Amino acid sequence: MEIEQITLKNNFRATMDSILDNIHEHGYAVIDDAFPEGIIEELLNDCLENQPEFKPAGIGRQQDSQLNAQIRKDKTLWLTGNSPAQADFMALMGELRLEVNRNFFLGLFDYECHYAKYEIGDFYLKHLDAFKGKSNRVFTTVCYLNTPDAGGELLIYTQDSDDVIARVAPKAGTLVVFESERFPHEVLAAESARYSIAGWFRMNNSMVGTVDPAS
Ligand SMILES: O=C(O)CCC(=O)C(=O)O
Ligand SMILES: [Fe+2]
Repeated sequence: MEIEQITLKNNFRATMDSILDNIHEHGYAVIDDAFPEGIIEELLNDCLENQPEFKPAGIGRQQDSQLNAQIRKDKTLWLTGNSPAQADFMALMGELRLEVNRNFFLGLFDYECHYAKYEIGDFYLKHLDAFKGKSNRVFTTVCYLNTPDAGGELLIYTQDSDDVIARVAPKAGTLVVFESERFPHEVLAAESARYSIAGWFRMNNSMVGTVDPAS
């Protein structure tokens, strides 16, 4: 491995430890300044450069894109890892995937992620990213690339009630991770452009179960 890659991953160590602790205790984690220096700026530039390619969310991956447009208004672009910024980000998430597997005895095999852009008024109504037994998404990650002045908060709800357990004002460099089947969440209407990367760690359907902490 190149020195740069090792340094990058070492600088992510504290973030990974904090994610593991918080997932273990609460099932979710909200970490400020989660990434090594410079990466978020590079990702935002990469995201802005690729804006012409963004498509209304869900098209091509969801069955009913019309219904989809009523529940979410963001535009997205899947990351491929074909720019240095994307490759760095995916390398860090790959490392996190291995750590989560080691700690919770899981077989997460993949990480997929997309850029998301919420323009003024765009939102994503309360939803779950995965349904028990129906999806192979186990953990959701959201990484914010800019800091809007107001609006676009992420609300995370308790499993069985309408109580908000976390209200996250998007901030460049903040990383949110939560169990995809467990936490309904929503994005309030953006009041200025809001850029992020939403991603999912996945497991084979046959293996999907509850998280089994190491201790
Ligand atoms: O951007 C966020 O804060 C959450 C996005 C989300 O819930 C999703 O893309 O499924
Ligand atoms: Fe979501």
